[in-house]
Amino acid sequence: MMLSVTDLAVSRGGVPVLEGVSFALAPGRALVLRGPNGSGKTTLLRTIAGLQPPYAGTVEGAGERIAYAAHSDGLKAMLSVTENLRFWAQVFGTTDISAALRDFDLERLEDLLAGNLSAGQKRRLGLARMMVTGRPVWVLDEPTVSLDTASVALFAQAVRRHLQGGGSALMATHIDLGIPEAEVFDVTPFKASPRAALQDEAFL
Ligand SMILES: Nc1ncnc2c1ncn2[C@@H]1O[C@H](COP(=O)(O)OP(=O)(O)OP(=O)(O)O)[C@@H](O)[C@H]1O
Repeated sequence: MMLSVTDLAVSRGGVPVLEGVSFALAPGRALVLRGPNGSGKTTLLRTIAGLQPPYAGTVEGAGERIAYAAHSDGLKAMLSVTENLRFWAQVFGTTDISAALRDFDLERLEDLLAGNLSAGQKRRLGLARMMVTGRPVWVLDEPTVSLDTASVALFAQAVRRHLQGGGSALMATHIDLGIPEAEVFDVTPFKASPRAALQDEAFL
């Protein structure tokens, strides 16, 4: 199993947001998180990516195997497209950025400063970084924000190639990505009950 989440509870500001979440992600599989605004998808992804501790339960197989892309693109504005990707390749100990440039249609933009890219182009560059990490588990929060239809299709293709290569992907998104092999996980039934929070407070 690539990633396995067992009876996980996640919190924001010490308050549980979701509880009792369990799922497993096998190599070659994708899981799409669904749920209304504020339901806790981002909190769940951040916890799985190790950016915050679980409130309860366990996450196995994550850590160094995860490449995480958050809402913000986190690009270096004063570096070019190529320099941004090279920088990330260096951080993750890889070298090849050509596939990432090609698959996200960034070749024409290679020498532009990241700060001068349009919102959708920045997003493509942010997602292209996933490819240069060489990491098997992609965790993506709203990956398609700012992307036009053609770019969503490029992204979906890149994810499918990643799956075909034995990788896996966990994504929160409100739109249909056009990835037929993706399974859907609705977080709505796992909303933490307010009572659980009150009970826990008695032990603080
Ligand atoms: N300090 C806090 N205390 C309690 N609740 C908080 C605190 N900070 C944030 N929250 C709540 O935690 C919930 C989880 O938010 P999260 O960003 O994980 O949702 P989401 O499903 O990703 O939403 P969206 O679809 O809008 O991106 C929200 O309802 C938010 O209002």
